[in-house]
Amino acid sequence: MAKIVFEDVTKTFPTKDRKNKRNREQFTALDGIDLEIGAGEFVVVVGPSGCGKSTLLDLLGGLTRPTSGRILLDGKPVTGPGLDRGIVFQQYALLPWRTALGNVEFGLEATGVPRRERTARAREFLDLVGLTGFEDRHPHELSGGMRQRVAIARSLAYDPDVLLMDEPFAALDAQTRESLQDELRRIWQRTGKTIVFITHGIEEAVYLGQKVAVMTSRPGRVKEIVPVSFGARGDGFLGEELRSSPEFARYRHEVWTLLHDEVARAQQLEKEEATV
Ligand SMILES: Nc1ncnc2c1ncn2[C@@H]1O[C@H](COP(=O)(O)OP(=O)(O)OP(=O)(O)O)[C@@H](O)[C@H]1O
Repeated sequence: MAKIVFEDVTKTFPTKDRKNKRNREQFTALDGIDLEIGAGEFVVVVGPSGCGKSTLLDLLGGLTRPTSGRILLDGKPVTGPGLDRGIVFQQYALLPWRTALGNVEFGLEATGVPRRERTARAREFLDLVGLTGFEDRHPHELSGGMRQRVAIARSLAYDPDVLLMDEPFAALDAQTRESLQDELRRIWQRTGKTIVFITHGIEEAVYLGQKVAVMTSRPGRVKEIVPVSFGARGDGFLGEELRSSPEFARYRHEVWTLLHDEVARAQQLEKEEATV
């Protein structure tokens, strides 16, 4: 049984028509999404701006409900947020008055883990993301990359089966982004979490994803799923060696080609709307 199933999921939002509140039209953000994600899979979603990527993740996180269709997690419909899913956003959403350790512990407070165990677990996960020695720093004393590491540690600490990541590295400089990509791959390999990751970056998608789901421009649909595999050298094959390989370039080109038409279509739609 697949871990996550989107069954013909549509999401519409009422459009804002201030003059005539009765005559509100519906705006379709996602239209008939069918998607299956296996346990332990790393799936990256790419698509033009505004195609509904964040909406898809919010639905899976239970932060919003589908207008029609169903989302199943381990065969059961998602009806709201839960500790079985950890969410990491682009902005770190850390508590500024708590230390790195305190922020990771905060994620555990809702789970009923006893205090002493919370501290030990928080230390363990800060270590997993390479932040040993930084436990007592407050967010303002940490770099952007470190803050995002704390956010990842916080989400992992309560041991969710599924990690949902919405452009988590978008605000970071290129080098920090690449080192966090390496760490995330390592964490995924070590923990076996199911990861759904959203990005605008084609290279990031190919580097991280076992599958890259390319979405169409509005309304968002799944256009194609590209399975990514780097063959026998597989998991140990990381960093620059992987990024500069011919296989990597091939996948990059394949995803770029799929996206290219969609981005052009999205830009055309924007132009048409601007002239109305
Ligand atoms: N709560 C809401 N009310 C009305 N419209 C919304 C709401 N949330 C999202 N939308 C619209 O739905 C569409 C999809 O938004 P979403 O944020 O999911 O896209 P996205 O692919 O994540 O975009 P980006 O890549 O720019 O972050 C957009 O046109 C957005 O304006």
